[in-house]
Amino acid sequence: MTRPLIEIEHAGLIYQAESGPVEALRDISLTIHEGEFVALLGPSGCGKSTLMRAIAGLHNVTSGRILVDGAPVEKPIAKVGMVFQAALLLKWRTILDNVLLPVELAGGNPEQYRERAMSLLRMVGLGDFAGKRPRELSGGMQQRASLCRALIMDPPILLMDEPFGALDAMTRDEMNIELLRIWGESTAGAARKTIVFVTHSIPEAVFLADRVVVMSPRPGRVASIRPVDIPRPRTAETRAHPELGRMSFDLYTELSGASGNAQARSGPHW
Ligand SMILES: Nc1ncnc2c1ncn2[C@@H]1O[C@H](COP(=O)(O)OP(=O)(O)OP(=O)(O)O)[C@@H](O)[C@H]1O
Repeated sequence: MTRPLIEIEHAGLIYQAESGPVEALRDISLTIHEGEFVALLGPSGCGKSTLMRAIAGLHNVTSGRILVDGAPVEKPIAKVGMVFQAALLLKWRTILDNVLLPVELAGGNPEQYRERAMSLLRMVGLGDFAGKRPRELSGGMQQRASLCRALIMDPPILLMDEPFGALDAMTRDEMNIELLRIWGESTAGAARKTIVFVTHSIPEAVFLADRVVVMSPRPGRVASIRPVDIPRPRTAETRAHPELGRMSFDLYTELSGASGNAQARSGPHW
């Protein structure tokens, strides 16, 4: 096993909302190793996004602590790239300039990253779209561009919060395979990226991850951690792997039990 990269130790987080305190996370302990792909599953509102933001340093935990690469997270850290459900591209900028935005925000020189941005865009099949505006791209293409934007500074950690939730099923399946390919390719020369991936789709979690972490309803705690015993590389054929169905069913049973409602529409689904 490689070294621990993200260490969450008894982390709790209470928001101070106008209506009073909201306990979002309670006593979360989880160690994520370098190069690992971890999926977070849990009912709506259980604190998945909160945990991601806490890892990134966008919110401070109110008890316990989170370490990234051995250092306590106390403010936004540069080691992460984030991808959200909405691509959040700036509509007045070209795709290339959107991908280069993090360089500008970090005070770097975009010119020095132009070649890297182009090669990332080519890697996700958008080489010919660098000069287009976001509105000229489909939802899946925009999400690919936002992935390039997250990768531009070559962060060792990718935090992905329901990144493919808004896409149609076929595009989403393609993006899963694309993501695994990019993750696999990031091994070349450097350590493989560490990915934390929030999803509401149980099969997507199982298809992608080395381990699936199930969170309980709010306040979010770790309910279970399940290693995924499906060989890599995972491809379109993996969707027919019996372990994918078996494990998805087990997780569905666990999650529908936890939410107390097998038909809960807001929770994880097939
Ligand atoms: N800034 C905030 N102030 C107060 N409460 C908040 C804030 N952000 C989130 N919450 C509350 O914290 C809880 C966890 O929210 P969070 O968005 O982390 O859940 P989630 O598991 O990501 O949900 P979903 O799956 O629906 O996206 C929810 O009850 C939410 O209402």
